Amino acid sequence: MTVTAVNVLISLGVAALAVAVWKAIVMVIQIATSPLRNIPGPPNSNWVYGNLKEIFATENSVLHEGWVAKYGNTIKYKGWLSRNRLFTVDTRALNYILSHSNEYQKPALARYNLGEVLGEGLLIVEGEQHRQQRRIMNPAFGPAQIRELTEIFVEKAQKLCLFWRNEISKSGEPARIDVLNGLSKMTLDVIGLAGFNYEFDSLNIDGKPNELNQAFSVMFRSLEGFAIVFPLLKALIPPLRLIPDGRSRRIAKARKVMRRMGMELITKKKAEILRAAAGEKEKDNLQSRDLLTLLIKANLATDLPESHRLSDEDVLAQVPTFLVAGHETTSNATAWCLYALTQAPEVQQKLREELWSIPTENPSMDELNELPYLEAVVRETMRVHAPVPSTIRVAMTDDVIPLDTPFVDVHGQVQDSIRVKKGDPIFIPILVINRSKALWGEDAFEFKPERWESVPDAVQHIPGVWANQMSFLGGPRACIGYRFSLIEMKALIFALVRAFEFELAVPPEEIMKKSTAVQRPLVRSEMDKGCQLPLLIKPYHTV
Ligand code: HEM
Repeated sequence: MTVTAVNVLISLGVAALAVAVWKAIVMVIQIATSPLRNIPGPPNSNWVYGNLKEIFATENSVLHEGWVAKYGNTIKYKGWLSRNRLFTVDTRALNYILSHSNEYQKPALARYNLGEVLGEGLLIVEGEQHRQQRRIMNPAFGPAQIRELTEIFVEKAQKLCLFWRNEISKSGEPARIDVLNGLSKMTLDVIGLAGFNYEFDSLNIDGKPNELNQAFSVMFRSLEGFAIVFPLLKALIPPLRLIPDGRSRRIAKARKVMRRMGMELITKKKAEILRAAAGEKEKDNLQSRDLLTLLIKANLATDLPESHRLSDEDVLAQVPTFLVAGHETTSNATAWCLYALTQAPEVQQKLREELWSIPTENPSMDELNELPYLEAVVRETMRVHAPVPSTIRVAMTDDVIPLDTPFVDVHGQVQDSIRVKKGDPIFIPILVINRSKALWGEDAFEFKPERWESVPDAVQHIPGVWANQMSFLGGPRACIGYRFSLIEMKALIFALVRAFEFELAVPPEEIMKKSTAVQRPLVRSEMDKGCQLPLLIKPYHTV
């Protein structure tokens, strides 16, 4: 090693140490002075992990629900390095936090981790950059655009039916099939085509994974590996980011492939759009309907002020953003729907009868939306099995959060609002609110599509962009893709429940939920196989 390299390493080490000491001091001051310390909550379990280890070990937010029962609606618990975290189920407070998205942003740590993989896409940018991106992207996700994409959803749902029929023909009926695998392939194919007119073709029975598919697999896996110590240290202590490790090398390689192909797509689309604008007629095929084309078109609009335009870099960052945000969320949601239907055979049959009541295999968006029981089943699945069970925010300034229900602090004083200090983390309890007995009634934990015939008044106060629930969140950072995913799910359930009968292939107590960012199914006695949902599937024969 040369003297220069040694010097560089020493400087890096000193810088890293200085940042680590500085961060530690800031954190100790934060813990000692944050008003959150006066809020009641469970005892700390571990100095390093706080209460996080027990949270990760619990399914379905049961631990959080127990805390609410014991300590009340507004509590604090401990996060990394025993830092206080606010947790409230007060709907007025949650509404306030979500609607003040500038004052309550995503934590820098989560943004760094996601940003390393995705670039500056809509999921991670904040402030003016977010408003600018969202303004350009909103129209591409509107009802009229989703109507156009329904054909892709239906076609790919039918392809999944073929894929499973092929497996049944090989192993006999009923066949044991991991439905998560096929659903994940289907939603990847859909987001490829509907997102940017790219054919992953992962549902092709003989197909090999293509180059972009492989690059994305690396990216998805690296997002899951966040708990590994060195990447975590790198996220916390910026000078360490200069030291490459296996994960960052893999990500850099995958990003290179994605960048090259993404830029090719963008350049091609820009040229198509400009040619069309110059009067050369483009064929009206699916190419012009995908989200990326719509986004580029909106971005090239002549009446758009220059300051509102996105750079090519920003447009490029939306490609992996759509994939990460829209692929596994929808496939897991649909897997949980099939699981719920296996546990309620009468609901499965009633749904199947409704789906067979319309005389077409290729329903339009409006036809799908006109099926009331399908709507109720989708709502109930999203409520009970919210694929994203929680998220997190950080207070960007000192603030006072209004409350519906006052709480009693650790000094016995009644408080009718929550004081927070800049830097305080806040847990956003999506699943806890979706399953709250106080809001939904005593049967809140049960899967009952019929409840949607008349919901309690209390749920009107839940701050959600859709169906009185928080599954797609609410406020300016609510999921931009919720209409997309709901019609995709409906198209899937329509095709699958008409074509097959589903039963769980293992006893129900074997199925557990693994919660990383997305809640996925696992089989307790087959953890080595990773996430899966094995169902027994046989073709449904109409009489
Ligand atoms: C069942 C399926 C889905 C669920 C449960 C879901 C849920 C969510 C949630 C909870 C958020 C907020 C995350 C946070 O701020 O912490 C979000 C944001 C987002 N979702 Fe979805 N999503 C789904 C499908 C989709 C699809 C299909 C797309 C795109 C095609 C998509 C694109 C996005 C984007 C871009 C954001 C960031 C929005 C912003 O910050 O302005 N999602 N989603």
